[in-house]
Amino acid sequence: MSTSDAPLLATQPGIQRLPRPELVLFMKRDFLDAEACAGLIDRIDTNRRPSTIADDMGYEAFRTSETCDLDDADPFVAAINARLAAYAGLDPAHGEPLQGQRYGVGQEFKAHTDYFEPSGRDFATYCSRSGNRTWTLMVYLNEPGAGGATRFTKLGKTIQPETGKLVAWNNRLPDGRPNPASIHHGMKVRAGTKYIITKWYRERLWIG
Ligand SMILES: O=C(O)CCC(=O)C(=O)O
Ligand SMILES: [Fe+2]
Repeated sequence: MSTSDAPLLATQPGIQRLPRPELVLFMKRDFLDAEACAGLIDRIDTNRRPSTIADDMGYEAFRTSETCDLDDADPFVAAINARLAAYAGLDPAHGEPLQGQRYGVGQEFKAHTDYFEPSGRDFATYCSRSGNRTWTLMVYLNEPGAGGATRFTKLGKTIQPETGKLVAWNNRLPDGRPNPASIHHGMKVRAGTKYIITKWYRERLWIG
């Protein structure tokens, strides 16, 4: 199996592909049911801490949400991880730990790419063992009162949070280089709270 492909996504019933040649991106409504979303929200609320970002983006307001690693020793979390990998046809052994994010009013994650810049100063630190990020699988766990959409700024495409909706995209070009068209912005929450989970896959086995 090619480690950079997610060969099953295009075959899943009801999945939608963004009709754009620049980026391979799929969306699936109701990927997780309300009960699974609520269970994840509980765990995020229990374990959250202020987010950090890998590359130094130069200012603190870049990612103002709160993060938590969701522990795969928790059978509930392990089952979500297994579902994500099986649905996409990705090797679960290439996955980073599942992450949860919580954004309160005014919080956001400014425009960024999920891959690490090969020219960035942190590239060796974050990519020497497991390689760069390949696919991102993200699920909205709720609907904030206002704001909190995900905007692919180069494509001019905005995706609205909907409880249980999966968004999955390939951060790489067909030749394996990073795809700059994958840049996206987790926009400011204007009312309520936004919860998501994010699963990133690597080129090689995840060994931390
Ligand atoms: O919150 C969002 O809509 C985007 C989150 C994101 O880009 C990430 O966690 O890498
Ligand atoms: Fe991202």
